[in-house]
Amino acid sequence: MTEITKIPIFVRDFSFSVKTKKGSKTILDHINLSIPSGSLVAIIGASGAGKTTLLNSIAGRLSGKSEGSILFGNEPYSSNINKILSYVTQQDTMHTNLTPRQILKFGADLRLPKRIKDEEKNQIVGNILKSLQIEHCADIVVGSPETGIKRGISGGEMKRVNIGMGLVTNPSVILVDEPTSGLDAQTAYLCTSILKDLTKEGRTIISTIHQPRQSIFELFDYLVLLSHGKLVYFGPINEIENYFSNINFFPPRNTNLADWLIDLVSLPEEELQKEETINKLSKALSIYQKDEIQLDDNNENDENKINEMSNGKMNQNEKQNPNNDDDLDTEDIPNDFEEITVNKLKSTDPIKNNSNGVVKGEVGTLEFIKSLVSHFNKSDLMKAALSMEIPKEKLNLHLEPTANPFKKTWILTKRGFYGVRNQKNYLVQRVLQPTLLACLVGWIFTGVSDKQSGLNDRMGILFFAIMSQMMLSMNVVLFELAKEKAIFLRESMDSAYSTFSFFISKVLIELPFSVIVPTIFTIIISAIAGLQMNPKPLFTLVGFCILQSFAGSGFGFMISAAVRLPEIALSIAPILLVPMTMFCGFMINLNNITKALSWIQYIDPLKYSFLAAVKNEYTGLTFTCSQSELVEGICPITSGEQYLKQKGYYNVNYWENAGILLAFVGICWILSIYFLSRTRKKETGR
Ligand SMILES: Nc1ncnc2c1ncn2[C@@H]1O[C@H](COP(=O)(O)OP(=O)(O)OP(=O)(O)O)[C@@H](O)[C@H]1O
Repeated sequence: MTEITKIPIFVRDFSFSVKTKKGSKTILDHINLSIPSGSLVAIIGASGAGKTTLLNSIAGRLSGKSEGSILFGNEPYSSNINKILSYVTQQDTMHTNLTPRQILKFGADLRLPKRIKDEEKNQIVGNILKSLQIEHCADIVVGSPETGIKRGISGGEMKRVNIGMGLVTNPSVILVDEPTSGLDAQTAYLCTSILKDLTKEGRTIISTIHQPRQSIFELFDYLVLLSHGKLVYFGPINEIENYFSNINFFPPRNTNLADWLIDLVSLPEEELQKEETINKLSKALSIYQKDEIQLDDNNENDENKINEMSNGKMNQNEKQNPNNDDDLDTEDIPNDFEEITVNKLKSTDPIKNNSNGVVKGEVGTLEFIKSLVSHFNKSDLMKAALSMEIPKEKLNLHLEPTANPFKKTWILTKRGFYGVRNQKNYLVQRVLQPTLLACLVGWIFTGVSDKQSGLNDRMGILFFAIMSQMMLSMNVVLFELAKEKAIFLRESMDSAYSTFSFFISKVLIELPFSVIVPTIFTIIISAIAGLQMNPKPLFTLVGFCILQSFAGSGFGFMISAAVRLPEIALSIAPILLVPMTMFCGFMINLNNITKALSWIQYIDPLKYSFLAAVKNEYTGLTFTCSQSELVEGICPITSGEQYLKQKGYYNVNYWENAGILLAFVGICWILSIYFLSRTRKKETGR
């Protein structure tokens, strides 16, 4: 493997905001960090402080308005930087039907340079398993009760597999979101000490962390303390006590430092609402007076203006044209704005606390946080961070090409087959379920009659056979694709493969089932029910059932790719299937459908396979009459052809119908790729 490129990270005056319904919300506010290579950095803060947003900003995973810069060495984020950077998500998104070794090996196959031989990849995977201390469970299927696979490894082991997935490319920078969440203290310590070990070779690791124990906290080299998107502290862990005691904040003895810090900089909900009100008022004031009024100025005029405005004394012109600021909705300003704001305007007198006047305001107020931030900005620690020199020379990233798209498609397909192979019950379920269904239905129709009374029964069996193929394949892919979308998006973040490779692999994994299941089903149902068993009609029917199975899976892929949530896909698909059954020619004769709706039959895939199956079955059959079925001594229908003509289905062309079905499948595939690419772009920007 190539050597680790040592990459320091510089965040300079970085702010990030998003548009909300009520205007713009600043999530990160002028953040400055200088992180030396080879260090382990903790980002802490209360919930909503902006930890994940900061991590995502460094990872280049945000879409919103940002200012300032984030540099890796002297380079901004780029697709090349993305290749030496690894992001370990909080959710353990992985193939739960694979073993940890298989997960890491396929990850290596997809991401490592193509020149690296299989043997070396196995060695790399072995080393990762060893360093993460999960060798003992390397060959046990991960499992997940939600998907019906028995849980094979523990939550802590799963977390380490998740970290391992980020290590296969030997990244120089690792960003980890909450590596210890949901773990017991010992496992959390183990995971963090593994991260610490990884920095020893020069990797830069930044991790958000939630309520770390003191022993875990001490493993970190640097701390980033955020409050409400603002930087309250950035510096070495061992400088924290010194810094805070210099401003008269002394952590109690034997206290958990991280908890103490978070408590110190937490803001109650009312304070946040107060800031929101002040922001709204600030906008309102800017309507009233073109020159922006500084809220922090203790200005009597401002106060009068606020009072005037609250009393509705806006001049007419301003009333007519209140939208100088697009985002402002004056109705949003609560009635008590006056009180809050006037108090704010008056509050320039620092409310002293135990900080001997260095830090203003009472703990738990915005003023206090702002004062802490402003104090930190003037501190020696910040000066030291800002004076850290940004290297002049370009990074030497050792980038090499990975496998080509065809190879990646094959790797993904192989990964899918390994997953199927690991799930014995899945295989049984996919083959056994349709087999039993075919036996049951065949049994109901046993020995279908060639009398007049049996004329329609064959139609019923054929409708059921075709419909089952559509349903069975559609339901499976709806569930499978929905399940795998999260993994697809995670791997898209790393640009591990293209959407096309991913989709084609899904089609290839489904291919054997789309052939084997309809074949077994059709042969069983034909044999038991007594449909034509000569090779030509039998295999023509099998052929159309296979095509219908492809149409069902194509349709399922398309729906699943188009909607965001699996639950929606699973509920939409059956609803769309109902009209398909109505327009296929079984429930109502196609010639009798009302004109306004008649066009639907032309886009209904069920129609093409059903009509072809009907023509195939009835052609060459002879029908007889029982005594009671004779009409004036004549048997009305004596041949299948006669029946087909009576129904208007005699002129069906097999090749034409097969061609239309294939076109339907092709359109579904193209739309699926389009929808997946759109989701990928939207969710990952890649
Ligand atoms: N795209 C967005 N649109 C609107 N608000 C957002 C967006 N992303 C983040 N936020 C808000 O920004 C704030 C910071 O979010 P972030 O997820 O970074 O917090 P956090 O510190 O990681 O919180 P937690 O510990 O709860 O995960 C939150 O109030 C969140 O609601």
